[in-house]
Amino acid sequence: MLRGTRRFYEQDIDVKKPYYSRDVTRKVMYNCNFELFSEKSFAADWRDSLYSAMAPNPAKPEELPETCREIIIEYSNHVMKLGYTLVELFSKGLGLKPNHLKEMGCAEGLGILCNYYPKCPQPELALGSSRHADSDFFTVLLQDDIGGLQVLHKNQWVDVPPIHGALIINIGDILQLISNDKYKSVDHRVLANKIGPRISVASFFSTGLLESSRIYGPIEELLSKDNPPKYRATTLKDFFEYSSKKGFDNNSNLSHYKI
Ligand SMILES: O=C(O)CCC(=O)C(=O)O
Ligand SMILES: [Fe+2]
Repeated sequence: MLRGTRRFYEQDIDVKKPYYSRDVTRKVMYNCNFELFSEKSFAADWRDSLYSAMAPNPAKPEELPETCREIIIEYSNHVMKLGYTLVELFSKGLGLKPNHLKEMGCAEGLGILCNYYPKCPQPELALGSSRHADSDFFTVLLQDDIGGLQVLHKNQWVDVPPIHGALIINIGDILQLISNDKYKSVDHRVLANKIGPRISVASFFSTGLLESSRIYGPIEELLSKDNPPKYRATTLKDFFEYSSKKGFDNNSNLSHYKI
């Protein structure tokens, strides 16, 4: 998958051009700095991204770039299976029946973002990815061996060193919202680096901008007099639109939904 991503980016600009777009309703979209024109983003990020919608309404195979078409389809099939296992574990962790989150549709939507961070001549002046939490239920992240990913833990940035063959699971804002803060989304960022390119593949579990009548609020079974709902309910589309419009500004998107 990492090699497939690299193959895509290292093609001639003319081959990549047809995929270049800032229209977030497209199923396949290649761009750099997708958050650059958001309301509150501070600065451009030192990365390019290729997004592919893979579930529940996947991009047609012929819509995916030829250089990584097969591997994106194969990889996303594996990640979907892993997603179902993870939502079972997340359900159990909340003391709910194992298929609770699956029935809520938490593993129904999948978008794959292939990131390419070119080497940066002055890494002290830039970030690969600005600080953010993901606007989904959870993210399965694959990184190469360059490093640079950090998570915010007790107000300190902590390196997440690459481990060959390992996947990183990040809790996203929506899982925090429905679990009423039992699970916490993690703020993370990626440092720019003099060496590179660095490649990562983030698999986001969410239906994103798709129209859906499903509304997500804190799960009733978790609430009590001592644990009242902390957030108002929302659709995934509304949450995603709000977070995309706001951009990466160091503030949590969840505060907008706080009761
Ligand atoms: O490149 C990474 O390791 C992280 C990417 C990321 O956080 C994202 O795409 O949301
Ligand atoms: Fe992220």
